[in-house]
Amino acid sequence: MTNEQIIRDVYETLENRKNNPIDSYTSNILQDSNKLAEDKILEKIGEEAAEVLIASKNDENLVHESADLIFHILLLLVYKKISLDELLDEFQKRHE
Ligand SMILES: N=c1c2ncn([C@@H]3O[C@H](COP(=O)(O)OP(=O)(O)OP(=O)(O)O)[C@@H](O)[C@H]3O)c2ncn1[C@@H]1O[C@H](COP(=O)(O)O)[C@@H](O)[C@H]1O
Repeated sequence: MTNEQIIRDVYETLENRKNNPIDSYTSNILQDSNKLAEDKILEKIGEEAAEVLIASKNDENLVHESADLIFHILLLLVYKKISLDELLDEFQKRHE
């Protein structure tokens, strides 16, 4: 799989975890009801954003922490039913 395909593949895996739950971190969060899933994901985004700041300041683990943050944003998009193409289209528009 190329680097370009990986984000799409992860996004599709997360959609699959939502629609066909298994016993996993992402499935368990996505199955929560009453907006608990959204709150949990948002909390993780806040934590991971803070970890990115610390990683940058310390020049340590920035790639790892950036991946954690981006991953949790993808999880939020899946939860909110916002397609990956919608996000990519937004980048495309800004790049023209
Ligand atoms: N990319 C990720 C990914 N990044 C982070 N995480 C999880 O997010 C959780 C919370 O992160 P934390 O920072 O709190 O975790 P931590 O244990 O403190 O560790 P650090 O990462 O900070 O060192 C951890 O359990 C991580 O494993 C991820 N879990 C899943 N994925 C992708 O999602 C797919 C589906 O995942 P599962 O449903 O778990 O199979 C996987 O195939 C992966 O492609």
